Amino acid sequence: MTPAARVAAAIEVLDGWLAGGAAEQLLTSWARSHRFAGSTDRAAIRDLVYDAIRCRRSYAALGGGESGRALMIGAERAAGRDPAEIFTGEGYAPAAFGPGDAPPRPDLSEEERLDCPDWLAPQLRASLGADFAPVMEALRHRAPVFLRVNLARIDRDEAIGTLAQEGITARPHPLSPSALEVTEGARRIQQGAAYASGLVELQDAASQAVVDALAISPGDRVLDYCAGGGGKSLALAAQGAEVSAHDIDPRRMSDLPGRAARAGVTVGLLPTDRLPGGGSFDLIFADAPCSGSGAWRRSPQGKWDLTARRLDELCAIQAGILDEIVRLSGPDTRIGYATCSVIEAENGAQVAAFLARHPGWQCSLSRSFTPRDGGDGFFIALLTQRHE
Ligand SMILES: C[S@@+](CC[C@H](N)C(=O)[O-])C[C@H]1O[C@@H](n2cnc3c(N)ncnc32)[C@H](O)[C@@H]1O
Repeated sequence: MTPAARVAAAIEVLDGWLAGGAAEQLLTSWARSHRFAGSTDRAAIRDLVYDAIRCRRSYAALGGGESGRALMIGAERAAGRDPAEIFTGEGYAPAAFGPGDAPPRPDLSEEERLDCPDWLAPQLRASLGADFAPVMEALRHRAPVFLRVNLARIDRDEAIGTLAQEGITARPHPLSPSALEVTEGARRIQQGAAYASGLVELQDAASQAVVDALAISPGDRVLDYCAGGGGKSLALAAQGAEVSAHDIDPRRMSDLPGRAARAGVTVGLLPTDRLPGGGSFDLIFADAPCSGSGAWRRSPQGKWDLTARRLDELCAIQAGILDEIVRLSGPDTRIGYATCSVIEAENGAQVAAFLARHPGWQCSLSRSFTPRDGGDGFFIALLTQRHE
């Protein structure tokens, strides 16, 4: 496919997305109905679509509206190109650029330039301070691909060598001793032997750093209270923890036994009605549901779906989870609270409110990561009990 034909395909998918469709499903059905498109074309169209979702606001402002066509005109202008070069109407290119298309608009607001929703900008500015613009800028771009080396099975240098034999180039990342950043061959990972045999897992580097911050000692009994797909359960188990995974929606954990078997670790699944109280755990970890604002590079739809009301709901859910966990704690249980958010209301403010409700507890560590550190935005706090 020509670059212009790929843009035409992206316009079609984006129109479906703007009409309320899910980007992933739209890309799959586009590929099914255009069998001539090879894997390189499909990957290129996918990149165009996801770039436009991440940069929806700036592209719409530059392209003059909220349609697939306007977004892709905006994308061309954002890249410093004249849209008339792609919008020619020749062959499979989009219809020729003409008077119906908006002229360039140079006067974008900072929020438009940074693809930041207006309603959230004051909170993000207050949360990020001087990092507001660089973090929002980082969230407009594709995330790097990171792997977690399964240190229970292989060391990091050996893993780099094994991946190299599969045509995958990776280098250590400073956020975690288990983290590798993939610099070439990322699309080969899931077909490769190192991944299939559980020597490496796909996991963001800051997500790995969050697990490191929990300072696991081998044999620690850990309840991963919001286990979801189990990315952090697996990382905890690889560090020698005895992990029990729980989620309010157990279907989310359905792949976890298979992933654990592949990694050569054991993770028990614990349904809500069998959660034991009375100090059965050394650590209860809550990777709480959140706005996902730290991961908007990977899941850009979340940036446009979030509303003030949903953020309030999420904060209430987070507080409720922390209170549920206290009830399951014994006198020596530690609590780990994490979000993949950069919004203070979900992070430091949530911890401060918890400490006000539970004066017997103290915060012994808290760390915030932003995409400026390389990985996704994350927050982690360790809560321990006062023993006076
Ligand atoms: C951020 S995701 C977890 C991601 C996961 N830890 C990982 O690393 O792959 C949050 C999870 O919390 C679960 N959840 C939401 N409310 C909950 C509650 N009240 N109790 C337990 N889990 C809850 C959701 O179903 C979701 O799977």
